[in-house]
Amino acid sequence: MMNPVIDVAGLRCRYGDFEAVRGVDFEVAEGELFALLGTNGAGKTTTMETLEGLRRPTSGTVRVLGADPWRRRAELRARTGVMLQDSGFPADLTAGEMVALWSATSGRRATEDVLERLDLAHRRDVRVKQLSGGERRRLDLALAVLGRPELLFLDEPTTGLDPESRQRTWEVVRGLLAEGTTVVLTTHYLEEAESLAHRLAILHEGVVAVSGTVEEVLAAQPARISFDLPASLDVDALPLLAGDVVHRPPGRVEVRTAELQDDLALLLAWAGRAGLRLGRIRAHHASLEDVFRAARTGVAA
Ligand SMILES: Nc1ncnc2c1ncn2[C@@H]1O[C@H](COP(=O)(O)OP(=O)(O)OP(=O)(O)O)[C@@H](O)[C@H]1O
Repeated sequence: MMNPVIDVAGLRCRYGDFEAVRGVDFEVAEGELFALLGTNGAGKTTTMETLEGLRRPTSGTVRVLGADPWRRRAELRARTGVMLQDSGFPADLTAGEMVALWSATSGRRATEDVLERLDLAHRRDVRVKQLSGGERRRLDLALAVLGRPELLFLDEPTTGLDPESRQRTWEVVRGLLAEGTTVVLTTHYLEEAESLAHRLAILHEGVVAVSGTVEEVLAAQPARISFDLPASLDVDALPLLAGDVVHRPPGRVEVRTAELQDDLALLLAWAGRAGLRLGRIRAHHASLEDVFRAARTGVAA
């Protein structure tokens, strides 16, 4: 990758005797959204904190916008926006006062009304403690995007949000990507990563278990066809398929295949010729959920 915005090589982070991050490598290109996924305790936050300059790696190298984030934190702060999992705002300030305070201290001057952008303009004079949980998350995001940073770190930006607020957050993130912002996202919502990310890495117990573009990681997992086998038939009666056939008694059949279209066509033609109805038939490509499960178990899910 030419001039990555983020370059992580051999990153290791230790808490006392416990090594939480055990040799992680990845790069993030300019203008892309990179999702860092993994189960609880996989090492996502620890990795994010080293990128944000909040934690010094035990070993390995981390470059953010060409600089060492631990040594150059002040300088990078003016160019990066951070939305932490828990921001801990002063509860007595209003949303508008928070924006003013942040403009003064972050080194990033407001170039637009961020409260307007995050649909919070009508809440400008409301104290932080009186905002709803979802509004507080939006205020977090407003402060992170203040002054249009080149790079944005979003640590679980939509946790606890209702579906509508989540959608609105996604629209804001898509808008920022369209303007050329580079984004690093952690999330437990796999559909969020699937819908927003260009590339991703799944961490498992401190190492990268899977990485690549969303298309690549999805294509590496088999697609599935499932249906109810008519009671009069045995699985041996099925036509020869490219995929593996798994019988789930009493009468459910699952086919895991790299040739979804061909196997589906064979099955439908066979059923058509025999005059059979395949009940509750479903055919779908692998989801990020399948990839995630495979990454955790180390085998195809
Ligand atoms: N300050 C600390 N001292 C000791 N161990 C820690 C500390 N912070 C994190 N850990 C441990 O390091 C591992 C990685 O934690 P980390 O918070 O990076 O994981 P995560 O992937 O962000 O998890 P989550 O999804 O729950 O936020 C965990 O086992 C955690 O218990």
